[in-house]
Amino acid sequence: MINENFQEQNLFEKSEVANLWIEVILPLAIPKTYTYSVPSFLQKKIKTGCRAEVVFGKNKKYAGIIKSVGNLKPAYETKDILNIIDDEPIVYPQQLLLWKWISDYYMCSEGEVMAAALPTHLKLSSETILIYNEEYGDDFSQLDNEEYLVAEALLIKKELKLAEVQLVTDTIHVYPIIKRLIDKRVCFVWEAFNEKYKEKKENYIVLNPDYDNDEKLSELLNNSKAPKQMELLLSFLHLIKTQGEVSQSELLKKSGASVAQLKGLADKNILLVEKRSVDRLKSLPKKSDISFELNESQKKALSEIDIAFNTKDVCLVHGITSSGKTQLYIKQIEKFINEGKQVLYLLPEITLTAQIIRRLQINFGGNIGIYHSKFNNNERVELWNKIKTGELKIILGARSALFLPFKSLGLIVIDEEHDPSFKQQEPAPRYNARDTAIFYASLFKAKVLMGSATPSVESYYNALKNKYALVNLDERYGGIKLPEIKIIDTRTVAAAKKGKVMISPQLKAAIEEALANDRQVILFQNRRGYAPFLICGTCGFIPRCENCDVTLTLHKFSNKLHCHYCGNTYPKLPACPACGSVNWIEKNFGTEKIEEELTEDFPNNRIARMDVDAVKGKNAHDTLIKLFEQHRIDILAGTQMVVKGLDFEKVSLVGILDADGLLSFADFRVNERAFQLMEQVSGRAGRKKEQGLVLIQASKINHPVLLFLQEHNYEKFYENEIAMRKQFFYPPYSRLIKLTLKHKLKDTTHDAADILGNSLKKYFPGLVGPAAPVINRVRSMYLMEILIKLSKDAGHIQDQKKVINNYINLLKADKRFRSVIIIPDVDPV
Ligand SMILES: Nc1ncnc2c1ncn2[C@@H]1O[C@H](COP(=O)(O)OP(=O)(O)OP(=O)(O)O)[C@@H](O)[C@H]1O
Ligand SMILES: [Zn+2]
Repeated sequence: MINENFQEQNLFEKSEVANLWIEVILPLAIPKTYTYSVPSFLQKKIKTGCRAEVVFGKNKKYAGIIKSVGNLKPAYETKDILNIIDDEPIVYPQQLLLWKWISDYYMCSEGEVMAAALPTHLKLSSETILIYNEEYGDDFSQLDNEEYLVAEALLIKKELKLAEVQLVTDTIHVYPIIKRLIDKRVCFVWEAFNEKYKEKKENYIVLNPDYDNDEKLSELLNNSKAPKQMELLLSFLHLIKTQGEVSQSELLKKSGASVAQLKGLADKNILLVEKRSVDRLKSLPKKSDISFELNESQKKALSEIDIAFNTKDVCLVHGITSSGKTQLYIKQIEKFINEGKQVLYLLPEITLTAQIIRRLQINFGGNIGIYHSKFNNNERVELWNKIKTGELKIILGARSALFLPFKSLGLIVIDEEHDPSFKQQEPAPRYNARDTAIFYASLFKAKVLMGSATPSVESYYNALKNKYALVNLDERYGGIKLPEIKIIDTRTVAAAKKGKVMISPQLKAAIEEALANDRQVILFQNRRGYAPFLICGTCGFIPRCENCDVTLTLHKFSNKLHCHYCGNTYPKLPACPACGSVNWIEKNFGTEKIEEELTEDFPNNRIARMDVDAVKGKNAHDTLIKLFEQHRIDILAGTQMVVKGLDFEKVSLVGILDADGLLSFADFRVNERAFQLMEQVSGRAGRKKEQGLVLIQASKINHPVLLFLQEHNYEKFYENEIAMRKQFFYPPYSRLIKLTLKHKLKDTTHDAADILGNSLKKYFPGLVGPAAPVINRVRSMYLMEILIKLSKDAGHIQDQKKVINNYINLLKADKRFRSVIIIPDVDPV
């Protein structure tokens, strides 16, 4: 410590004489970092990882991150920084290394990574809008003079651009003032994409910590003269144990107690009532309770993981559905926590996984934090800081949680590692959180534990090649057999019924039987809306989007035609605009139509639909899951959303309505995706008590994927798939870089793609394209694609990316192509 300080001192003393320059990352899509000089009065405050206030361009200001500090005078003129915003770095050196790695690997700028990585509150620019926090009130006695001036202006105007704040104070160094005001919660930064900030409060009940031990509790329960209150207390204890948290309304409803009885317990200070914002991080007690036991095969798997971690950094758990992978992760996490390490638990889509959150909260209580794009800014910064100090031990989050400044990361768990939503599509950085996690972990010498019932072909390949350790768990918890899978040949049904089969008689009978046995049913169809397209029965006209090259989907709830690519809606056409006849034929079916037919066929049952249209609100998805869990819904029909890692007790039947649709995508991963989706959704059936049944409706009944599914044979699927990948030189045998070109004019797009394609072909003979993708126009932009397959052992991957970038720059130097958007996507999924 002393030594370090001494060196720092030295550097600064010298720099009083010479000068000091810093390299700054700005949260912009500019290809490089910028160097600024540091005026002497700021030199003592310079630390990498702190934010500096700088002018960029003519007069725009930004808070940039200091990437490095140096004494060498650059050859060009530099501007002075205006100020240093932070006393302590807001990111650690590991973050800066991570940003750099992502920017190199995924061909984007460090600024783009920074923009994705930092919570909005930590990003400031002249364009930033500050919103006054009404909850702060107007007592400004805690503010200094400068803060007061800004706060008062905000109180009056309610919102101000940072550039306007500048006018209020006479100092040019306004960013540090803003930082203090945000820290003091006088204002917050507006985030355009978030719903307007409105805090919803609810009463939550917690046990007074004084009673949080068995002795005290039993003394209380045995000696109380208020039996009704004690009943209520018992209900509470039961709920808190099973759910991890209890709201007042829920407690009263479930216990049947009155408000007065609850008040009685509160007056005696046994239960405490807390007003909590519903969206806030749950303030659960920081207490872990991992009292469950693993069964024999889980124990074996756990010790295999331990052994694997002695020699390997990454371990893949291939465990069939409902084998208890989550329980295994929990035990593994516990070990790392006990060693004082932090753990990151990555999930594909956090909004879809309220169930997992609840399960982990039961075990880890308040030791677990949830990083969620839907939480408001204050909470995200709060969490950011708690991770940075090491106060929070476990973080559960989707891919962006990777950007949190961990202090002592020991383990990253990647649940459902095969899931394509680990890859960010739009905007840059187009990173795959699974692969990035492996790099990030290496910076801490941390371990990575990834698991799936249907591992990605890449990960399984790496495991078989001994790059990762492989641990198998091939038995369902409780010894239940995997569901039986039967294929229903829709061709025979169609011949009898005419038209596309939605719910075949066989499926209908199976649903009836399941319902008669007091069981629940899940139906899966990968299309939302009512009818995916309409066709005029007289002339064949098909309504299409004006901006995109796609057919429009009819939605009943809006009674409109929707484009699923740009979101545009159109009124339903009464007559065909081409021939004038009124003879629309609805082609194919989406979840809305299924729901409608189910309601007709099963009028006495409770039916719900789960797709993005049905679960728009913040908690709608969670509510639906809870209702289904409590068996207040009998049949759940939905899209992919019903697939993701859900654990229900009473589902005995799963129906996959249109396997052909899944098996006919024009993509080399089509079989992998189809197998994963169908095996995963099948896995929701028969998880507790008895074996389940899965019915798959298909016309290509001999498709190999269906045969592998029937045997639940991942290995066979993999062997078949890997042979094809090898033959056609696809990943994992090659590495792909996809270049997408976009422009409003078709000719410009095509010409640009031809020129770029021709020049790249010299370097990359295996190049595919340029070609128009299946959907070749989206949001009024024409699209062309070039696919580059790189050999993995080439070893010069960074050089090859440079070649690609050079040619892109060369093309953009031509005036005609300046406005063509070119998007490199490394390892596209
Ligand atoms: N050791 C255990 N003790 C108690 N319950 C367990 C244990 N192992 C698994 N379970 C229960 O079995 C069910 C299935 O486990 P879990 O959801 O962890 O499986 P999974 O392997 O993650 O499945 P999927 O891949 O389908 O998500 C859960 O309800 C879980 O609580
Ligand atoms: Zn459109």
